[in-house]
Amino acid sequence: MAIITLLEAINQAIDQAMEKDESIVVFGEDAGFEGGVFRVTAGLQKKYGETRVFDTPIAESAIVGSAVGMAINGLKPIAEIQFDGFIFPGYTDLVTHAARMRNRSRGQFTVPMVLRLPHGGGIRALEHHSEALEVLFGSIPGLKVVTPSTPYDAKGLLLAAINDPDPVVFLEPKRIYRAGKQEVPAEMYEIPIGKAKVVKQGTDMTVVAWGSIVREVEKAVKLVEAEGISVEIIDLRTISPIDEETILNSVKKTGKFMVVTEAVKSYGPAAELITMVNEKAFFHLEAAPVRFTGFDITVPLARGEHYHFPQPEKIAAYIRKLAKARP
Ligand SMILES: Cc1ncc(C[n+]2csc(CCOP(=O)(O)OP(=O)(O)O)c2C)c(N)n1
Repeated sequence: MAIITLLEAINQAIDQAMEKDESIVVFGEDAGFEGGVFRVTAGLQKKYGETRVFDTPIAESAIVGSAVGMAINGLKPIAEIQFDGFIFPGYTDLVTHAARMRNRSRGQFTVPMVLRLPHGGGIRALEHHSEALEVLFGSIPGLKVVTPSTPYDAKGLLLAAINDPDPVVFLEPKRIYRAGKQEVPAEMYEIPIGKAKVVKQGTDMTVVAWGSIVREVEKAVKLVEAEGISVEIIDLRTISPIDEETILNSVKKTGKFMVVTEAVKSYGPAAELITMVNEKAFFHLEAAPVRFTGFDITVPLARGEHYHFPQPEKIAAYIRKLAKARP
């Protein structure tokens, strides 16, 4: 066991997977020599050489398209997009080829690729570098979408993604790449894709979050706990497919449901989760479900970030309001 950051856990997972499996290749803009814009793949080119770890042109369509071709032909690509806001040129190949190839070829070809994307905001980055685009990926049949909130989860989920026979989009919460450390087992292990985690048990309401927002919810819950409000926190871990069972079991117990996300409100991930709960646990609800999201605006510049992303004090205010709601 070593105590490491989320970023180091991702690096360790890739390193151990590459050591074991020679078919794994790693690439992206500056992902080779520099180890990526955040240095997630640092040291890997030195260890595995330029054939297995390499830089690409600034061409996301080529990155995703090459990954699809490699995956179909027996390699296991782990490709990096610098920020999720730069996925758009690569989105065509991700949707029309990576996601559909198994279906199109009637199972003859699968696309075992991992697409890593630093995700979300909170680091006062330049314009459009802080988007939360989980809906762009979560709404595409044929893609699995996961996002860790801890170093332990990052390693286990990434190893599960690498071993998955189908394409997995791995959203990395850049805000917490280096924000904390945790004990992570030295050996390889997997956390199953499609399973959410109850982070904290509670009885008054269920709050679902994922990625860096889980920490913000935890901070908010500390604030309201002193007031006697008991919150069950669920880390979604997998955006798609949604672990309906874990969420529904919790809502049936607590009777109240809230989603906290930095993604936009309209047509966003909170809407999907709340609809699912309305459809499947409506008669267990004691109040209308609540969503606390980013605003329906183009992601703000660094100066406005603080207002856009859910902050613990504001999350706590939403929790207090829902706690008071009566049928
Ligand atoms: C479509 C897209 N992908 C990635 C980026 C991120 N990005 C910003 S600057 C940069 C490197 C540019 O390198 P170069 O063209 O050599 O110009 P330099 O700034 O080094 O002079 C990258 C990859 C971007 N802005 N747009």
